Parts: sequence; structure tokens; C-alpha cells
Amino acid sequence: MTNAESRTVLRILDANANRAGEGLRTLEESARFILDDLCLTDCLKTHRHDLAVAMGRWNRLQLIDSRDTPGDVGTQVTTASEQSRADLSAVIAAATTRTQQALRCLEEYGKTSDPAFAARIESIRYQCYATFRELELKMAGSNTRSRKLRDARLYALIACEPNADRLEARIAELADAQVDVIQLRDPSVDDRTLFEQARIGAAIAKQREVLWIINDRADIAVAADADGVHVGQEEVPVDALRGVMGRERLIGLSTHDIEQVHAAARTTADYIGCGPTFPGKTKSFDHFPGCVFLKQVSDAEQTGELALPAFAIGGIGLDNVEQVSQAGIGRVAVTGALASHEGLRQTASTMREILERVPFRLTADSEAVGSVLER
Ligand SMILES: Cc1ncc(COP(=O)(O)OP(=O)(O)O)c(N)n1
Ligand SMILES: Cc1ncsc1CCOP(=O)(O)O
Ligand SMILES: [Mg+2]
Repeated sequence: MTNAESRTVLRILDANANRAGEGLRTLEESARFILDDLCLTDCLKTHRHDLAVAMGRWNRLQLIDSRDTPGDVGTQVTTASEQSRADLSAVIAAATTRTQQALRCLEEYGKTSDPAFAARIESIRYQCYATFRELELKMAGSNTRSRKLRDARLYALIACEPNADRLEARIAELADAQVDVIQLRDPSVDDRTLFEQARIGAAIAKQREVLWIINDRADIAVAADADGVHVGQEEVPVDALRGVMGRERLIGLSTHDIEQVHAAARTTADYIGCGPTFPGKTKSFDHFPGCVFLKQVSDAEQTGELALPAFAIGGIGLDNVEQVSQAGIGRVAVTGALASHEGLRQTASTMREILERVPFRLTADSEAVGSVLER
């Protein structure tokens, strides 16, 4: 190669090392701040570090000296798609593509001067493929869960079943009845049983495209690969659980008055349970905030103070679901109302019909999620 050619190669290497480093940093921020994923954050940081070490092969001053940004004709070539990003997933998609392309350029042009350098870059590029795959899938999983949750009307709480077949049958009948979310809630079983049922249920729920939530136990929810956990006011705070759950899994929080609702909106909770609404047979209470509370929650939704999906809970069934919808709440969580096989589909469909009288508020967030899925 002539001196001029070597200088051009250095210029290309410098530009692409910067591009790859910036792309990796962009992705690191998404793993850290969007997904709260320590492991992915660490991987991305390692790739960035490995790239910097590999680039140490070149004299830094020579690289900088080869740089000629004002004379770079490429800086004037921009496309409309570069100027806007529809949402956070689009930021990630653009950064992964840009990083991969930059690494490939480093490898190809690096081969002209140093095959060993090119081989190091190739290895980083392959490691990046695996990390980017995980990052994009986690992001997509998080979007899918949030979207399903936003579209949910019916949420059923179930106990453990005596075996896997019975659990499968139970989840199947609820899915067939168009139940959107199922929570495994069983204070009477030991941890091992709860975990086993949580794990089996997670696989079945995934097949059936129903969200699968574990009551109280974030550890079991993660270990069983469930979609999320539901916790109460006296349990570990939502933001502390977020580190355990990651951004891609859901956290639901029980609320019993409007102050708790406003406080929940300031956490990273994905949805709230509101109640107890009416007395029921599943759990007993001394105090019922009832429909007065539900109306306050609905008002907070209307004013935009509350953007989290809110599920009314406690003693709700065919006989009183109309009161819930009249209070302005279009989502319910129930145990007793969907406990019996008899007439399950009919009960669920009538409840849904009544709940659908309450339109969902379309938030900027839900529109953004929709646009990701349409791509
Ligand atoms: C959807 C939903 N809402 C509320 C609750 C109640 O949770 P909590 O107050 O923690 O009581 P227990 O269920 O743990 O007895 C819930 N489980 N699900
Ligand atoms: C767990 C829980 N938390 C508030 S009410 C309730 C029980 C819901 O079951 P049901 O619908 O049978 O009242
Ligand atoms: Mg609880």
C-alpha cells in the first residue's frame, strides 16, 4: 500500500472505531436505564472495552491526525430516517445496525494492514451479535408484555393444581374464555410446589399468549420465567424489586386508597390492583374502599395523573361488575367469579362485554408500543 492508502485506511479505522464505540455506548445505556439489566450492561461495557484495547494496536495520534471531519463528504449525506427515532426500540435497532456495520468495516479495512487485528475485531463482532440478539429480544418481550397488559380486561387469580395436567387444563380453559392475565396465588403451598407450578404454568401461558404473574414472590417469578410478580403495600418496594425483575418483566402493586395510587405512579410499577371493592370469599377484610375509590382512580386516569393500567379487585362478579364499569374502571382481577368450570366462558364474556363499555385511554406510550410492533 502507498502512504496515501495507509493514511486512508487509518482514517476509515478511526471513523469506524468511533462509530462502533458510540453505538455500543448507546446500547449500554438502554440495557442500563431501560431494561435495568446488569448482565447485558456488563456485556456491552466489555465489548466497548475490548474494542478500545484492540484499537490500541494503532497509534492514537496517527489515528487522530488522519481525521478530517470538515473534509469528509459523508457528513453531508443524511437520510430522513437518521433524523428521527419512533421510540426506544428504534434507537436500539439503529445502534445495533450501526455498530455491526462499523465493526465489519474495521475488520475488512484492518485486514489490509494487520490480519491479527482483523481477527480480534471479528471475534468482538460475533460476541456482539449474541449480545444484541438478547438485547433486542428483551426489548421486544418487554414491549409485548406491556402491550398485552394495556389491552387486558380480565385478570384471573388461581391456586396451584394437584399436577401439571390439571394446571394446563385450568390455564387452557381460562385462555379459551379470553382471560388476558393469570396470577398464581397460593399462600398454602411450600416454595418448591409454588416454583414447580410457576415454571410449568409459565410455559403453558406463553403458548396460550396469556400473561403469567406470580403473587408475592419475585424470586420465583424470575426463576420460573414468568411474565411478572404482584406485590402488596407491606411487601418489598417496587423499585427495589425492579433490580430483581429487570425492566422486561412486569410488577403489579396493590393499592387501597388514592394516595397509594399516586405513590404507585411515581414508582416503576407496570400496573396496579385497586381494592378491595366488595366482600368476597377468597380473602377477608375489615375495610372496603369500594367503588368510591374506583371512581377516584378513574378520575386520575381521565386527568392523565395515572397512566398505569388499574385492575379493580375484591368480590367482583357478574352481579356487581356493572358497578365497577360505572365507576369508570374497565379492568378487573377476580378469583371466585372464574373459579368454576361451569359457565366459565359465558361469565367471562359477559363480564368483558360490560367492562368494554369503559374505553381505554390511549396514551402516547401505548401508541409508541403499537408502532414498534407494526414494524
Ligand atoms: C391484581 C391483584 N391485586 C391485588 C392483589 C392483592 O395483593 P396483596 O395486597 O399483596 O395480598 P395477597 O394477594 O398477597 O394476599 C393481588 N394479589 N393481585
Ligand atoms: C387477593 C385479593 N386481594 C384483594 S381482594 C383479593 C381476592 C380476590 O378474589 P375474589 O375475586 O374471589 O374476591
Ligand atoms: Mg401480597
